[in-house]
Amino acid sequence: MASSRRMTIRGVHYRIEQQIGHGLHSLVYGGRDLRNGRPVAIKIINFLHGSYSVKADTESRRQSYWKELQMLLYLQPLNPYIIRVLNHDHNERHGIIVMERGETLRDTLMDHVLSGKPLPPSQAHRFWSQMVESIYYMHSIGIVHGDVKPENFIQLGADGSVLRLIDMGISFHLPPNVTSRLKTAAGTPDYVSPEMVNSRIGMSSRSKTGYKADIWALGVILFEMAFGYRPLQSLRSNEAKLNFLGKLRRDITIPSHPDKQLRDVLKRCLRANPRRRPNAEEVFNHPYVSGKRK
Ligand SMILES: Nc1ncnc2c1ncn2[C@@H]1O[C@H](COP(=O)(O)OP(=O)(O)OP(=O)(O)O)[C@@H](O)[C@H]1O
Repeated sequence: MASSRRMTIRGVHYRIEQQIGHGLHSLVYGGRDLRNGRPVAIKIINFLHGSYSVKADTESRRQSYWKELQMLLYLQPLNPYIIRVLNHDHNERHGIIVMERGETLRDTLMDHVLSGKPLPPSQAHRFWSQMVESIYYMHSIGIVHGDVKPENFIQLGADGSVLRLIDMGISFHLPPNVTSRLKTAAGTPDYVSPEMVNSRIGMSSRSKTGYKADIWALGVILFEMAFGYRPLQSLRSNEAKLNFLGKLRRDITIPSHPDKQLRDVLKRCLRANPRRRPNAEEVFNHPYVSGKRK
């Protein structure tokens, strides 16, 4: 299937440029479609060996590849915010998904978070409205994303203002509680909701609570864009953050902000009690999102 720096997938030739990311069980390369020079991301899931710390057997890696691919293909016509799948293939050793390539929103936010600078309000609004709509689409067909964070949004378009979701939150079979997953994964608990920390069912749960956990994560992202830091950023270790979230009974304080609608939607999304948080439709129809749509 592959020769050095070139790869042919179902008859289409690609040039491989560099590794642009990795997941717990995958490597992602930046490449070009040699027919038209179009930039692509090529995600390769190794069925035989895990490159990273979490152990999963070959069968569960293979199943996860199929689940992810099927979910992506299923969502293509239903949700315009899902990353477009351009090609895919598999053999005994690997599963491959070729997608549109962009920059992760994390890279853009990083500059701001490092210097404690908020994103320009119009940019924050443009990004967040798309995120809300993408999650609204998912929830309205009964799917919880389960891992909403800036790393999972890719910026496309000439000015990077168009967002796509890349990771459907479909994970390998991991230990069944969130704390163990967070200890094994390289991730941060900054976007994890209080109820997920207390839950025995884990972050990939499709249970009712999962919907409101997606809303909490959207709230954390808006907070980060609006203030230039994350709500739990001052707590240094993952353990401290999990501890704080696990004991959270009162709503966290939202700093003052000149945009009243933004502060209001933030307060609602970051309510400690998931039952008091709005659902995706209510967030989509909140004046902060819908007002600027009219
Ligand atoms: N379409 C894309 N364009 C640009 N970068 C991408 C793209 N898809 C993935 N990446 C990069 O590769 C990384 C890993 O991709 P992805 O999250 O899909 O892998 P994963 O194996 O599902 O991860 P996890 O172990 O968190 O479930 C992303 O965080 C991102 O940096």
